[in-house]
Amino acid sequence: MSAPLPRWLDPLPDAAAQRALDGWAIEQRGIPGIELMERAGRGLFELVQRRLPTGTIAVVCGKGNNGGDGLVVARLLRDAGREVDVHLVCDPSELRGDARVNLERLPGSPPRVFNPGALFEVAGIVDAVLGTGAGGAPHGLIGDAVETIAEAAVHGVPVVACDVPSGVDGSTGEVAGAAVRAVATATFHAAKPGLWIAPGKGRAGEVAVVDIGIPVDGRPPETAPRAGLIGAAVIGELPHRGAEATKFDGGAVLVCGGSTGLSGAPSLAALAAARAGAGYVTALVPASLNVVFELRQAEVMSVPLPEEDGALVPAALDLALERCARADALVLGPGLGRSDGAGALARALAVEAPVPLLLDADGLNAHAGRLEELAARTAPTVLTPHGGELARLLDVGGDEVRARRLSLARQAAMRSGAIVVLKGDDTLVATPEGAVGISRGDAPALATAGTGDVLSGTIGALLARGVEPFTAACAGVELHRRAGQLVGERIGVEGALAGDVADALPAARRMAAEVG
Ligand SMILES: NC(=O)C1=CN([C@@H]2O[C@H](COP(=O)(O)OP(=O)(O)OC[C@H]3O[C@@H](n4cnc5c(N)ncnc54)[C@H](O)[C@@H]3O)[C@@H](O)[C@H]2O)[C@H](O)CC1
Ligand SMILES: [K+]
Repeated sequence: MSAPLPRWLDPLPDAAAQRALDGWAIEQRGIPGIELMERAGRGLFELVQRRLPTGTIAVVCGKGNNGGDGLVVARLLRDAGREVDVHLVCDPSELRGDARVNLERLPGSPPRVFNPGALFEVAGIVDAVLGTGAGGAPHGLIGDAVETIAEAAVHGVPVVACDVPSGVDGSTGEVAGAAVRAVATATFHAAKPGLWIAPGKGRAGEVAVVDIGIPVDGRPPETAPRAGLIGAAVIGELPHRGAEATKFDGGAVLVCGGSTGLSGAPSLAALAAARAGAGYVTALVPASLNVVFELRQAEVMSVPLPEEDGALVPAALDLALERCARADALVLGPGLGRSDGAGALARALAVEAPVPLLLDADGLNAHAGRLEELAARTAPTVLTPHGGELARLLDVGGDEVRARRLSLARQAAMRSGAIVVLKGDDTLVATPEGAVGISRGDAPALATAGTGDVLSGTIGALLARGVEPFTAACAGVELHRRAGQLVGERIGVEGALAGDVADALPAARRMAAEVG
């Protein structure tokens, strides 16, 4: 059984964990399933009343307990005097258990057989077709219903989803076929990973978590979630400077990279490392570019390394390793370029560097299709690919990474033995054991060149302070996100620069520590 998630992650149970939890609550804690369904339906009712306050509502019910929740909300809406059309996507006789009971409890006109055309004439739709019991692309009549609801949404009919937008895999965010895009989703007991991971995240709208009263204490291990939302609490895990601190307590970070035309990337990583609390930062760069660093950043030292045509070469290895021996972490890759020489150096340095390593950008591209080579490392290792870089590492297509973010991030972590940070609005931080931290995102100011380098420097600084790699990666992602939000608030989202984000790191950290 895998280790429990750290307390600073807000648990996101997947379908299996949620089902185990329901079963435990019903069988071990004696909470009747019908009562859980009633509480779920009431929470959904409140969200519908808030988001679809007027007009006729079409409630579309599937054949499982998601449909059962739909029958509860239809009853509560009718009891509240609302006009409600109930559509059933199966024969009533197919309903079982609690869903069946709620069919019998429905006041007013019985459900009609699913009528697609009617969905375009109502003020709003409740999507209670598929929930955590769904598997694969919606098919058959259920598939038709999901497609029609999706189409009605495209034509402007707002949809509120029950537990999960139908067609979205609640455990992964994957969308295998037709899928609903909701304005809001009421999800029961806790949010599901698929509501925070693309493409599912983009289809959930506002996520309202409905507490259905499942007890916290005494839960069996099989109900333990493997994924969680990263919160401000992770900042509380970070060491902070005491009054007697010296620069040596802050940790020494090396940033190795840069090539002709790409000297900004290592500069931004170096600036971010300093802004994230590193005691001192040294850039290891091609000799011909060293003057750039001498002039650009007073706070950052630099070491000119052997090069060819403005790119690093394998001959730089010994000097770089000698520097590693006096440092606490190495950030490798920003602006390194794609020359064979620089790639060969990156692979050798990555394997031989005895310090915690942050591998990014062309340092990752140098390991395209050679991920397993990194498993030889014994010191902590964090990889920070965006979708394109992960596709190259795993030798799969970019579309596949976009479609299967969670499973491919986990696969890369397992194969490399490293922490993998798959960047995006829904940044995922995966461990080789399968635990995953998910960023809340919502920091559009970060959508500008160089912010990836800022993230590299940030995590590098936390590794240099001896922070455990999963914690360092999650805390770095959260600090980076909050700095991006702060810059967006201060100067605006459009036109925010990567350097602004780096400069906002100290304030973001202070503010997060206050709320964490
Ligand atoms: N604690 C809670 O969170 C509670 C949740 N509840 C609700 O129950 C559903 C899960 O219900 P379940 O019966 O397990 O499954 P679904 O309703 O999601 O699916 C049912 C049904 O659909 C068919 N089906 C599955 N996949 C497909 C497909 N790809 N295409 C077509 N048809 C498909 C299959 O026959 C399934 O049986 C949860 O989401 C909550 O909404 C409880 O109400 C209260 C406690
Ligand atoms: K649903």
